[in-house]
Amino acid sequence: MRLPRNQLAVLEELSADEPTTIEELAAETGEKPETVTGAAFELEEQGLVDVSEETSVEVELTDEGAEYAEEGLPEVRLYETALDQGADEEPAQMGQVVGASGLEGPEVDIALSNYARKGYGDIGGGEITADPDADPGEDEEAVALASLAAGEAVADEDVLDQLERRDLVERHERTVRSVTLTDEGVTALMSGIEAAGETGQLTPEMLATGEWRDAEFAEYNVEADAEEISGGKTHILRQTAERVKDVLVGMGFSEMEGPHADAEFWINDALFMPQDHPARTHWDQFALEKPEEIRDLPDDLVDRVRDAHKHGVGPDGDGYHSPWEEDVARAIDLRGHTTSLSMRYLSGHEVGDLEPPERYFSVEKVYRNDTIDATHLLEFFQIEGWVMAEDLSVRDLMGTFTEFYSQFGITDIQFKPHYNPYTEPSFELFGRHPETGELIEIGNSGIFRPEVLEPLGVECDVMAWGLALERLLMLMYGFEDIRDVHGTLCDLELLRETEVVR
Ligand SMILES: N[C@@H](Cc1ccccc1)C(=O)O
Repeated sequence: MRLPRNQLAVLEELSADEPTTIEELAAETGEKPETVTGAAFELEEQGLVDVSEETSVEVELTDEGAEYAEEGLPEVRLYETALDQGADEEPAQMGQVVGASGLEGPEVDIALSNYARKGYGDIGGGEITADPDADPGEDEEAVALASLAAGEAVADEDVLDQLERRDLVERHERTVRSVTLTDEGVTALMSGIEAAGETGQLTPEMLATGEWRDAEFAEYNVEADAEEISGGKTHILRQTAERVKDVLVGMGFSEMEGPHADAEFWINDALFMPQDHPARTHWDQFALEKPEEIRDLPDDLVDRVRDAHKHGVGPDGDGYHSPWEEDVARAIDLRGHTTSLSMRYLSGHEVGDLEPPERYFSVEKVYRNDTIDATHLLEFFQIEGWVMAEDLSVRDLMGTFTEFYSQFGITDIQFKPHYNPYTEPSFELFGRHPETGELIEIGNSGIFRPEVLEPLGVECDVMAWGLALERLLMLMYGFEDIRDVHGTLCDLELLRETEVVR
């Protein structure tokens, strides 16, 4: 007879008269308990052994239980002190007895709450009595604690229940398996068993030496699950960005490109954002220390923007009555929106003067000093865009969004009036989250004010927007937490399994 090595090792440790526990077998064979258990069940299937199971409850003293086993239960200590103070003859002062007992902190309450219950005496009106017939030597709880501390078993379940309620003991269930040799096992052992070295892999050497003839091969498990293999793939956010670009190019837009770190001039000043606007502080934007300022700003444009800030535009124009410093405009920040790119392109600075109609977009990263939560990160992708044409209206703006979002299966966009220093009118866009049903903000838009367009030299209308790519993703796939999609806490399974539909 041949048996796998670990089964044979177990079999050889067994006797027919006395059960051997799995723990003992593990210690003898040097195998892990799981391996021994597995081997024992295999042997049982072949009729060579019997496996029996017994569940036992182990009782263990908690730290508090161990302490009382040594020093006595608080109520017993209180009783003994009360006796010393003669409370068996005449009621004693409670404070005095407690003081003399050496009980401290919570022990005092424990002693008081168990004292009368266990018949040690009465407590009330600031006095304590001690029942002369009470006998701590017969206190079942104290006796049980002492037995447990000495490693002896306690059979009385009621007492154990009581001790468990007092957190003095913990009970754990334990299943012990034992293995005994059957008659068949004895016979098999006597007639000799060889260890079978099961071969998993046929090697060229085995073929050459002819060793394969005697080898015993492991059987194939044709039902085993195949290992899952996941390859690399483009991140879903990037896939969606590509999709957005395709859609916008399909709608006749060209792509803008430009610096992530840019002059405040392009990020804020060209947008008619007053230099003392609260969004222009380090609370909201990340400022660069170096380089200290931008090199190439078109001087005439700087003059016209300064003028718009000071005096407004047109005959009835009115500017901000606050200072405007060129140094501030030249300082460099990480862009908080990609509207800086729109300003660069509309001014003619990037691709020369533009003639209407024109459409431009970008899908690029922006940076904000936000508080990170389920819907905010410090950086995100903005879908920037603008259309330059004669006589644009809010209908054109809404129509463009309706067409754009419908390409992603989103057909219930809502618009709410909003305020931006650079657009009038302005609208925030909202979409309904497919899982939570909540309305979430997905973008901001409007028609540029003359104070923005005139200095840029643009003479017709321009409607523009900034949409959040991550929010589009939330609406498309039902993500509830942006941190599942990017960053160190991202959910890899979700990223692996989500497919961007094209
Ligand atoms: N810059 C705005 C979006 C926007 C762009 C252009 C016009 C109007 C609004 C934002 O980041 O929220």
